[in-house]
Amino acid sequence: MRMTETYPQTGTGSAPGSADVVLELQALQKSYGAAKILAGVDFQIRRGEFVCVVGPSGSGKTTLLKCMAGLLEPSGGQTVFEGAPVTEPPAKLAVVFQDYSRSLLPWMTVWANVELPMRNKFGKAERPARIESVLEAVGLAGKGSLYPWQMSGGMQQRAAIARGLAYQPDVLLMDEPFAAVDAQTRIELEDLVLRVRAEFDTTVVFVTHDIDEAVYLGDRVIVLSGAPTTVSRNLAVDLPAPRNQVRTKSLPEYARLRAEVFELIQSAKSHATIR
Ligand SMILES: Nc1ncnc2c1ncn2[C@@H]1O[C@H](COP(=O)(O)OP(=O)(O)OP(=O)(O)O)[C@@H](O)[C@H]1O
Repeated sequence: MRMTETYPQTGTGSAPGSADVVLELQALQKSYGAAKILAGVDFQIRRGEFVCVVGPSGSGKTTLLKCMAGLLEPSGGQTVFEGAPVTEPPAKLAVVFQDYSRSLLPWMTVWANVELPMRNKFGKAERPARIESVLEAVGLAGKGSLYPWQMSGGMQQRAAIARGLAYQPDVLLMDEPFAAVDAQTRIELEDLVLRVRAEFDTTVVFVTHDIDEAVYLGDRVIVLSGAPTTVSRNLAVDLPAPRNQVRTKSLPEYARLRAEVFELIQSAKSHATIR
């Protein structure tokens, strides 16, 4: 597994070295009518990074992710993905949403759901091995014939992650993917996503409102201010890899980072425009 790297501890700047920047937000803005939600968000994601974006409720995390994914047109600024401005969903970028019950097609088996987005990218002959390998990676080996409604919430979210991975995206965007599952499943899925990220060498941008989750998972945590939103801090997470739910969370550095993010979110809440 790759080791964590060190980035500037403060500021709204980006990771050093722009050669391997895969995704860049340049003064991204989004308003809904008169309500300015994103007021100029800037950051860069380097290839191979696991970056968590955290911010108070209503700060525009989902809005930000949709703009990054080309699902929503920004009001100003832009997202640049692999050197090109994003104007529609890029083919090499996959999204896993919180609401797995709506993202999986209920009339298709898990196998067919995973295969669906692969059709335009991989020939028929190479799909089965790839599907089997991602189902195994997410703990669903042998479950391909089940329908989503025959599975628990945690299993459905595993299937949604498998679908994102099978497509072999350069970047996987995840929007609060574990918010709807129970605490035990959430812990399992956090570790699963770290494992598959290492196995498939995927760049991950993970949006969450959960401070512990952000610090535990991320190589870097980007903390958003309250709306109108900018980046309030771009924090390196210098915790050893591989992460471990008990050992990592017992480290003084984990507690320090958690406290820092907590303070920033509290401060963002108190300064946010009440809507
Ligand atoms: N399509 C829309 N039209 C109008 N306002 C919207 C729309 N989508 C989101 N908003 C508003 O924009 C703000 C940011 O919403 P968004 O869902 O992006 O925030 P969030 O940080 O993901 O929130 P949460 O953590 O509560 O899920 C909220 O005030 C929301 O009501």
